[in-house]
Amino acid sequence: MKTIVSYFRYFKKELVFGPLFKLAEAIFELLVPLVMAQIIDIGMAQKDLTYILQRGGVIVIFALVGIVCSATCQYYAARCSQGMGTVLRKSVYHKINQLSSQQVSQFSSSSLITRLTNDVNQVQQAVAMLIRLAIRAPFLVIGSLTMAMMIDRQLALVFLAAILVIAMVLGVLMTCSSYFFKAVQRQLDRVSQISQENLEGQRVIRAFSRQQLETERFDQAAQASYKASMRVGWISGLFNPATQIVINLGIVVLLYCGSFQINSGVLSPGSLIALVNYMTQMFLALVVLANLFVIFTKAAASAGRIEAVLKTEAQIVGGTSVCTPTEDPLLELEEVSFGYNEGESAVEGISFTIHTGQTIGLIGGTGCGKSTIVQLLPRLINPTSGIIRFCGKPLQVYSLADLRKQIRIVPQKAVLFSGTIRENLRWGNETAGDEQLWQALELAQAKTFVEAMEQGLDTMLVQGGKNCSGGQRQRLCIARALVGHPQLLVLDDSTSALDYQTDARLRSALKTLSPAQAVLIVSQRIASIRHADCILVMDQGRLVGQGTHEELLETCKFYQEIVRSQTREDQR
Ligand SMILES: Nc1ncnc2c1ncn2[C@@H]1O[C@H](COP(=O)(O)OP(=O)(O)OP(=O)(O)O)[C@@H](O)[C@H]1O
Repeated sequence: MKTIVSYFRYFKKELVFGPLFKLAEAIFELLVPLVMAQIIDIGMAQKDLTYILQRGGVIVIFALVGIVCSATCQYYAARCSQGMGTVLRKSVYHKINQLSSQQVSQFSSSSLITRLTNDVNQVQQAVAMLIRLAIRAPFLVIGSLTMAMMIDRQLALVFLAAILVIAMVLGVLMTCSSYFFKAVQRQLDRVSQISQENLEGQRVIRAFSRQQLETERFDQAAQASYKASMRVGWISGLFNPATQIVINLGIVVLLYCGSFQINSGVLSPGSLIALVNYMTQMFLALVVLANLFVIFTKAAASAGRIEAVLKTEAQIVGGTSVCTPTEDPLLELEEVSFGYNEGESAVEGISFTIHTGQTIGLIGGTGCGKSTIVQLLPRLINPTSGIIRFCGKPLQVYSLADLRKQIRIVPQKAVLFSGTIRENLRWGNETAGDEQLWQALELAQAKTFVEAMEQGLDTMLVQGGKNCSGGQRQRLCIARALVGHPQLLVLDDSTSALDYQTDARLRSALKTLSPAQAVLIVSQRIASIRHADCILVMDQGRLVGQGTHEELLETCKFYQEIVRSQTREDQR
């Protein structure tokens, strides 16, 4: 909770003035029964209409001042809770963006969405309640008890007994419900995970006619979430009737004992009515307090989940240097290994060098570690051992932004964002003019189809660029990477949806890049990499061959096998 509580420092004014105004309102509320007792005992007993009207006027003034105080408190509560929600959301979002893909997978993206939305909302609601009621409710309970003691000490014992019994009931219910609140949040994560999978995989679900099964899967998760919420609801719901029974019993005892006091002349009828009023006020305050406990228990569970994200140390932290061209090789990998899970390695002992002006091919069977190597280059993940140098220096010395600007990867899955084509392309370089964008599109073999679009660069892409074909999306992604003129362009199987001719034209276009640049083409197709200056061959996480196409045909059995299998396929 420490981290979240520290965010209160931004809202000191709201946290002081909000409760103060609510306290003022509560003080006026506590004074009303006293004035009522005076109206009964003096005004009505002496049939003094002027006195009754005067005291009535005082009650109206108390009410008006109370309304103003309450509205002011509401204003501060809204400012603080909404502000807190915004600051928390920003911080969590910022932190998520610093986490490595491995850390994001550990939380799961659906759980992170629930933490950003539902969990922050719970905390936000608790903050509003903290300002509005957390001081007012206990104050009213203590105030009612004090006022009752001032009127009649013996009868005040009934108040004390009611408070003790209610506190015990509250303690038991709170202990039970805090466990179940955590279960509710976990079930919510599951529901959002299934929803996310369903929305992203709509086409696949339809193609495999799994709508019915997926609906059932969702229903099961929703049902589990419903049951968990109901369990919590039952426990929380028990509190109000339990409090009501205790308080009503208290009022009965109060009236019973009070009647003896009135008969013996120790207590006036007005004072007994004031005591009943205080008992009712205390009851309402206790109900509020109980609801507050429910809200705070929920919020504590949510706050814990938010803190878990905020406290996660980013695995990948950049340096401060910028990449400047040197005489050294552009990229050097020395005995690099990486494992997603402890004790396992996805790639092992990888060493190779890329010089400026070169086109390097990387080929290997599925799951052999190609994409892992690609992710290591712009530091989306860190090697478990070995060293990677860019322009002669270890990657760690460079600022992440600059490193990723100089090593642009085009991932396997073509990801575009809602917005115009121009906006998407400018991710590569925010200041790029239209001329630069068209040049990049031309190189990426995307110029013709963008020109054919009625709006050209202003064409709107929907979420994920789903209004373009797979091949068009891939070419737009390549153009986006080219816009910033990176020193190293990495295409991770990102031409798989292109036909052979377009793929060939793209490769020839990439040969025209500046001699200060280099290209790493990762592919499963021999045709895509056979003309590269050097081809790296991978098998089961290891580099098993390195050389030109002709050299590898002579020296690398695994490469020969790939060539043979693809030639057979082409002939079929
Ligand atoms: N996020 C991950 N968590 C755990 N293991 C992973 C993860 N990503 C990949 N792996 C494992 O690491 C190994 C290498 O995967 P990688 O994606 O690098 O292979 P690849 O050669 O790019 O495969 P493909 O050509 O099929 O894309 C595989 O055994 C894979 O199961």
